[in-house]
Amino acid sequence: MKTNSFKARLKARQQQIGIWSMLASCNVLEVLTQSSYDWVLIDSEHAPNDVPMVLEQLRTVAQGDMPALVRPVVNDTIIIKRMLDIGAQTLIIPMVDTADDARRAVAAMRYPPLGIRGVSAGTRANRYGRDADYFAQVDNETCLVVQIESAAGLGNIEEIAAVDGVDALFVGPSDLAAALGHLGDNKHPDVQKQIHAARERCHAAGKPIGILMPDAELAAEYTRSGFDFVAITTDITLLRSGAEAALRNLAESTRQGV
Ligand SMILES: O=C(O)C(=O)C[C@H](O)[C@@H](O)CO
Repeated sequence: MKTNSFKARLKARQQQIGIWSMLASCNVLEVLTQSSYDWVLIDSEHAPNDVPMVLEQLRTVAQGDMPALVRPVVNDTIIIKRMLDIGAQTLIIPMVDTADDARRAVAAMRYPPLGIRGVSAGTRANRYGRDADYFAQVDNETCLVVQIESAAGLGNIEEIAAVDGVDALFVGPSDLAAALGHLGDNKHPDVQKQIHAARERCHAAGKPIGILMPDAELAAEYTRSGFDFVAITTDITLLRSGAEAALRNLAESTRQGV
């Protein structure tokens, strides 16, 4: 079975810088995976991605060495099974509020007797039955990251981090800001305080933690402060800011008569 380099670096506590893809496009992923990020996230929670589309994007990413993380739309046993069967090795599950939520996600990741994942001997994940070691290795090479992005999730960080089978936690800053009464204001001091507290509490509980932050200053602060994996931008942010910058540059050059 293919080694999960994201999980290996996570376990070695090597910081990893990632990029977040929401444009649901193989072309975009081809551009991103030819860059030097440590990981790329294929989103299907807030992107128009369903299972066959994620499959094609995984195939695109697999042309290079960059590990792909996939975010399913919801913490659901069947959706998790389908994402694993198409070859996603690392899943980030949104809205995990309690240890029970985390245990449900773990059970969906694992085959019986440890969990409830349905078995197929012939999927893309096991190279259509060619990976003889798949069932023996699957728990070592799959990786479960759970998102903390609600007041309840914040309250339960230690219990969630303690769940066997949870490899890492991940802060969703936008949802967390909303849950704390600061919708759209991720930079609010209360939100920032809770984000850093989440990092400290998660580390005290012995688990790595990641975050997404397209703001360069905050991303640098999170990286410096020891978040284990940080997505520092998204494809939408890059396209939007690049498009607007090109117009501004043209206006500036025109004004200067360049
Ligand atoms: O709450 C968050 O922040 C996240 O979970 C990430 C966002 O969903 C991502 O789509 C960027 O907008």
